[in-house]
Amino acid sequence: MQQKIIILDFGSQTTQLIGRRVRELDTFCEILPYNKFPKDDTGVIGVILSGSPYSVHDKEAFKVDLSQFIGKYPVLGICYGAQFISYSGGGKVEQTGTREYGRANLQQFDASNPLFKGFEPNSQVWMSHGDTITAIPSDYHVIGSTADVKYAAFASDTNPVWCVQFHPEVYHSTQGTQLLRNFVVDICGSRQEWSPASFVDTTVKELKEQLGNDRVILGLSGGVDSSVCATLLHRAIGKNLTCIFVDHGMLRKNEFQKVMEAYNGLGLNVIGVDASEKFFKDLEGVTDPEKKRKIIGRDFVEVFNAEAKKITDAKWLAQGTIYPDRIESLSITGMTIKSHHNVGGLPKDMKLQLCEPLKWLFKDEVRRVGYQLQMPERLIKRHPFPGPGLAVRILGDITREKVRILQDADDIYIEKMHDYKMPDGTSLYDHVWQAGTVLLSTIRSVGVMGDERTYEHPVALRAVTSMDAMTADWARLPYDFMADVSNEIIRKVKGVNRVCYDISSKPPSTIEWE
Ligand SMILES: Nc1ncnc2c1ncn2[C@@H]1O[C@H](COP(=O)(O)OP(=O)(O)OP(=O)(O)O)[C@@H](O)[C@H]1O
Ligand SMILES: O=c1[nH]c(=O)c2[nH+]cn([C@@H]3O[C@H](COP(=O)(O)O)[C@@H](O)[C@H]3O)c2[nH]1
Ligand SMILES: NC(=O)CC[C@H](N)C(=O)O
Ligand SMILES: [Mg+2]
Repeated sequence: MQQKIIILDFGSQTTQLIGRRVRELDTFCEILPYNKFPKDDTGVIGVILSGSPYSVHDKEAFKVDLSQFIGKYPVLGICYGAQFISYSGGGKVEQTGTREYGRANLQQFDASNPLFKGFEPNSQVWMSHGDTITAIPSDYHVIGSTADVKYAAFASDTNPVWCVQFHPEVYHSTQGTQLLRNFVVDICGSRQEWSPASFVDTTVKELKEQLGNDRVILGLSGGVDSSVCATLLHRAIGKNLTCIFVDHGMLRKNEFQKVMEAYNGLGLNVIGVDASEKFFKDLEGVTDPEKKRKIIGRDFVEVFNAEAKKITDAKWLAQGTIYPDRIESLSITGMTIKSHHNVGGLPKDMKLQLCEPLKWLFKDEVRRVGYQLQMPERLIKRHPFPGPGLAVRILGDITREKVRILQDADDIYIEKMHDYKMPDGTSLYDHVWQAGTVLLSTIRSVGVMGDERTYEHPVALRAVTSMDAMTADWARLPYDFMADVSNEIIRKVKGVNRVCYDISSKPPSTIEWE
């Protein structure tokens, strides 16, 4: 009989990540809505309750009858899951003003508790909560605390129930995987027998069945996701695939030419379309970030549709959409963080059917598939670049001139990042997960250049470390590198007189500014 872990989803951004971590432990898991614990529990070996955007005190908060599983299987409550278990058992959850977002350390923990097997002192954990558990139920005891949160981890005296306020599923909880392994393998007794059949083989087979002899067009961006998607589809349907690369005018400096050249070698059939006129016109005067994203999403599809018409019988639009694009755009609570152009921006009356073979994967999994497909390393290692491009890196309205300024500043930053060599000989670019430049065109500040007053815009540099874009930390770039970039940008890019570095983690900030 197949063993499985049930993950109950209370609407957290990171629920799928919990599933992903469990999968990495070669254990099958099912993610179900919070109120759909299965009647037939054959094979269930443990239950995990996710976080939630709600507070337990909210009228609309998701509530569940814990007696369905507490006392029957080992249970792990994460963040809201922990708050809910505490609250339901007579503990207290309050807004004390000690909100915690980002890094914290487990200053004290019970090293003899099986949940913390192998934990190092002061282990880093990632927090994202506004409510604080100020009292736990009388039949629970505390097993871990941070400087700000006394009940960072607690467990039941009588049942196999563990609760953690932090998020073990995110990459920045450095021993999070260890904690989940302790729970899934040691506590729940997973035999770790489930291993997914090779993603490439299964997907190519499924695509062949799904698409038959239909013709497919694919939005190709030069990015990792769509390139891997194109290579998979090419394997499945060969010449029935036509790739369309749209230049919306807000790509990086010279990117259109460079990407077209890069695909030449791969045997893909790529059509480049210059649609910049249309995008600039439709975005004229638009300042609201969500509006910009929706317009771009719509324009993309209009361009794809127009191209599809030229290709007789194109029935499908393929996209390199991956899991995080969808989590941020849609959620079971109906709250949207930001609409990724390829998800929230798609029009309802779209004629083409969608084909998104990577939609369950995270970025690092996509890269592994890329290596499996033996794609060129330089393509696989490229930093992600958002589909709406520089449009979401210019605060305020978008003009060709602003795009030109940002392209020039960004080009200096990224090229220097390639050139800067780390002590081990690798380039700084490979140590950073994503980097980009933001034009703060709604702001002006005073400067002095050659004894003359300037009154111009600042640019903000962003560079983050991450695994999957779900959480991120700002990269500790070398000072001499930053000094060089700042100098060069201010000297060479007309219209910029100040350079700042963004030192915010995600959460609470996102990677892109819009
Ligand atoms: N300029 C473009 N032309 C055509 N399709 C695009 C373009 N930009 C984005 N897309 C489509 O939107 C999808 C989502 O873009 P996204 O930036 O998330 O992925 P990517 O560009 O493939 O990879 P990466 O995240 O590494 O940049 C792409 O996979 C692609 O299908
Ligand atoms: O194709 C895309 N279309 C979009 O609309 C979009 N918005 C953000 N991103 C990228 O997603 C990752 C997470 O970004 P945020 O932290 O800003 O949400 C980062 O890697 C962002 O660059 C996008 N990619
Ligand atoms: N990430 C979470 O589960 C947060 C739970 C709750 N909304 C809080 O802010 O405390
Ligand atoms: Mg991209």
